[in-house]
Amino acid sequence: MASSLILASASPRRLALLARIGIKPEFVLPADIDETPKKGELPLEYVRRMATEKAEWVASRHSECHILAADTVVAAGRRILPKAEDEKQATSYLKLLSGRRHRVLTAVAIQKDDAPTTVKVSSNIVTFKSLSPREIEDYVASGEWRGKAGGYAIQGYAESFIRFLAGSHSSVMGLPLYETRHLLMNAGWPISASSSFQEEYA
Ligand SMILES: Cc1cn([C@H]2C[C@H](O)[C@@H](COP(=O)(O)OP(=O)(O)OP(=O)(O)O)O2)c(=O)[nH]c1=O
Repeated sequence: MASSLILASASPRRLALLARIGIKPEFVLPADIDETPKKGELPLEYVRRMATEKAEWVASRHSECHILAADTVVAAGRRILPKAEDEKQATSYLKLLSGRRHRVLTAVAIQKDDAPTTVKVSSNIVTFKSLSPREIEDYVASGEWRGKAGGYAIQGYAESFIRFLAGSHSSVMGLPLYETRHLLMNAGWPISASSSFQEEYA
């Protein structure tokens, strides 16, 4: 598997975001790690650790490849909001985020051969409008929150809840393209705008 790129992620969003910059990983191999936060672990420390562990989990099984991994959390103060597991949890996350400012942190990690894993964290500030109970109920019923950190997806209806965003759309969606491009380039992976052009962007 020499000179292959492995995306260590089960997230279809990450694959789609990579395609925007012309990158098609040869393999997609999600890592199977324990994602429980440590007691008192801050959101920033947590995403950094998660992205690193995902990359290293796959790297320990596939040497001689470039491995790319990421992790996204929504942080309400010091509180980490991972993926909502059910409607009740999605509802409580949305109540918490309603009318407030929160952070979305995405860490992206790259591992190559035996070199130390390189990680970059992208931090975004998002402010939601105040959500009425009816808006929350309607959104939860849509199911769009499933599999998304913090119980919402910027790439869907919930973008219309966002009054303010400081950061990058791709980072909130799960893979910061600015940081990812730099990490890949620094690791010697070829990237070019001409290999990414697609009619849909014209
Ligand atoms: C905030 C937000 C998150 N997300 C997604 C990105 C991630 O897929 C997910 C956060 O969970 P992660 O644990 O980062 O990723 P994952 O479990 O989906 O995939 P893997 O661990 O195998 O890489 O939330 C969106 O799609 N849109 C959003 O607006």
